[in-house]
Amino acid sequence: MAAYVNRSMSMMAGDGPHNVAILNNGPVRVNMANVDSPLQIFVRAKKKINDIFVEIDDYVKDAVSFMHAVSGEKGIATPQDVANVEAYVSKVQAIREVLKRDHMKVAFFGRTSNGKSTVINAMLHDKILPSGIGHTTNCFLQVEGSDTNEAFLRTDGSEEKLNVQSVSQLGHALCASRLQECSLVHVYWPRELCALLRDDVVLVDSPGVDVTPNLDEWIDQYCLDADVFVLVANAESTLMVTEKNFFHKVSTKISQPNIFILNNRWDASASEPEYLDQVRTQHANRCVDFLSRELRVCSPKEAEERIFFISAKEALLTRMREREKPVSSPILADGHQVRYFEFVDFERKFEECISQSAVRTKFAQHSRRGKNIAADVMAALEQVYNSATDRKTTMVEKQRLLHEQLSAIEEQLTTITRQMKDKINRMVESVEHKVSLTLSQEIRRLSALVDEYDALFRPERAALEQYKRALHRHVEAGLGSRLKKRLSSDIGHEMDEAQKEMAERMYSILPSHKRGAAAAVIVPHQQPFEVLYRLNCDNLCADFHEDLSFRFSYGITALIQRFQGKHANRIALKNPPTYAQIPPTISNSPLPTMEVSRTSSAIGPLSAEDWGMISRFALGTLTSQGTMGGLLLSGLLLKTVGWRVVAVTAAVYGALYAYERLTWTAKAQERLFKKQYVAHASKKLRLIVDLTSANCSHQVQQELSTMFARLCRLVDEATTEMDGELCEVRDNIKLLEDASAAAKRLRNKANYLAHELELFDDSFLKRD
Ligand SMILES: Nc1nc2c(ncn2[C@@H]2O[C@H](COP(=O)(O)OP(=O)(O)OP(=O)(O)O)[C@@H](O)[C@H]2O)c(=O)[nH]1
Repeated sequence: MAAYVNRSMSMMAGDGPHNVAILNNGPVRVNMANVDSPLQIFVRAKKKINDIFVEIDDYVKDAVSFMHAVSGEKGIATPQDVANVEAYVSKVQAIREVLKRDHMKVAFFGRTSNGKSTVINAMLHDKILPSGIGHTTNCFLQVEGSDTNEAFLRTDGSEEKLNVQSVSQLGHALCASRLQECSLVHVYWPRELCALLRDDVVLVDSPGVDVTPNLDEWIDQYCLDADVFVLVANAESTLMVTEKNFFHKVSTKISQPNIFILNNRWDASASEPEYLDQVRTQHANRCVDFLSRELRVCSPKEAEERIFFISAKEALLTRMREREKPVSSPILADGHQVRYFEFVDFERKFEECISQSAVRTKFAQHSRRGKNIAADVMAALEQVYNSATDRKTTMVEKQRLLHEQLSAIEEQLTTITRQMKDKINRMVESVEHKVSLTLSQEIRRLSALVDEYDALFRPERAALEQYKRALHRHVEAGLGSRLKKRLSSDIGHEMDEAQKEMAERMYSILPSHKRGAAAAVIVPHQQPFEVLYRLNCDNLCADFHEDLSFRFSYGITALIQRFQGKHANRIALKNPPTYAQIPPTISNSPLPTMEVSRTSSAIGPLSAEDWGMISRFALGTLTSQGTMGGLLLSGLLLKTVGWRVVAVTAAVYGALYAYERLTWTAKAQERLFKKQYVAHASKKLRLIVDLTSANCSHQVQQELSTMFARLCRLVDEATTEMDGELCEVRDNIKLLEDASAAAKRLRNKANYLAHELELFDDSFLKRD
């Protein structure tokens, strides 16, 4: 008892902000300005968790966008991963919808006429719900804040707005238009007119628990989500079994319900002051016993804090006066202020309790679900992050290998190119030497080749020209076939070997998967290598003019020439060689003209001009002084050896002449012709030895260089392809880096959200 009195007295003294507000007597908005209301805990918690869920919503949507971005062709996230994360969008949306509707709900129960509606009206500072003697409230009436700040009604399941005055008919048991007792009417009241409504408190009035047998149905329909139950008892009597039964049922369906007991109509005690304390103690003990021992919903000490002795009628009257509203019975009984302050004390305790309870029961599960969603999405992102990181590691390794391969190819290509260049140069020199040697040897056996030619020889000019042309073809064909036979297989073999080595060396530097393709591109030679050259005897021997006139072997000119030992120069006397007459044997000769000129001028120790001079001098000497000299010589011989010897010698000389003259047949002329031809052709062929060998070596060089160029092109194609691959790998790495960075960022945001929810728990759920 002393505790209750002290509590009331301290309230009277204006202890606490709530009191101050009421004593200041502001007409309507006194409580509205009370920012320290315990209800603000719920309001702040709701705002906070709502803000967190806005962030969670954005986060999940960002995660879905990200998952879409890294799925599909990129293949970092699977379609299943995307679907898993996507499912959270609707889940978060659903939680946000529930959050919007989350409120603090208090349900008032008690026997008929105990004053439930009057208590609610007093709490709302206005006479909103119907009240009166007898059975008044016929159905459940839920008072909640109106979002549009207008007052109206709505029956459950209907969208129609009804006039708020009609609550007197719909909810009144005595009206013909009343609803069924299990029906629910929503009464929307402007939030700005009441702090409770503004702070999301919903108050539910009920018919008396003594007028219906359907208590279970009531509980199932309207009580399961209630944060606080208020049992409005009649202080003029005592707690009844019907009331107790109802709360027994409640406590079986709801774990640890928050129950307040208001001993209403305490104003009646003013008329019997002598038993006031005893009655109060009796009621209080019974209530404490009921809550702590019977229902076991709280300890006896806690129960003491939840039992109040009030007069709802007086509280409503006081508040109506404050708002300058007309009241029916303006006279208040003694001690009304104490009872009023106890009512205010009840409101304070109720607000604390409902706020904490609603925060715990409603937001704890949201917070838990928020953490689960953040953790699940984070796990999905972690998976994507790991996948991106693993793939990046693989790609970086691939990039390293490609780099190494490219560098190795470049290095080896440089080495091989140098070696192949040396090899080609060596081969070119070798071929040049071989061709030169072989051609020289073949020139030496040219007379045999010419001798093999056995066409009919006739000294007439026309026949002789025809014979000469045919002999050209014979020499061309014979020399050509022999050179081909001797050179082609030999050089061809060397070429094949060189090309094979070249190909093998180049294949070895190609990546293994490119070798097959390279092998298909470079087909080995089907035909053996052939030295290509064209021997044109028509050009080569264009300046050949045979000399088939009869010459006695022992004639003076012949003897002089024999003495000089320069028989071969007889033709040269008539046709000294000129540089211009050296025909090109291969049209695309790589040798410069000067080279040829230099080669062709090196005929012998004396020049052609020198030889002409000497010959002319000798003949001149013999012909101009012949008569005189012959006479002198004849006289000298006759005197020295005698006329017999001279006669015999002359006879022999004449016989020799006659013999040679007689044997000067077509055959002899053919022999002479061939001899002159061989001498001329040999000399001309010798002039083109260097040119021909240079051409052949050039052919070899071209063949090998072309082959090498093709191989280089293959390597180049392979490296270009590898460069492209490298670029692709680099792009991939960049993409994977971006993906893993984004996954990491989102993953960190999940941590941030989980941390925010932890802070929320610390601030609102773990409060004592
Ligand atoms: N003297 C006195 N009368 C009260 C008090 N509270 C309510 N009454 C009156 O009791 C009667 C019934 O009040 P209601 O608020 O309608 O009671 P109720 O519990 O809602 O009744 P039902 O709606 O029928 O269940 C009304 O005439 C009120 O004026 C109070 O504290 N003191």
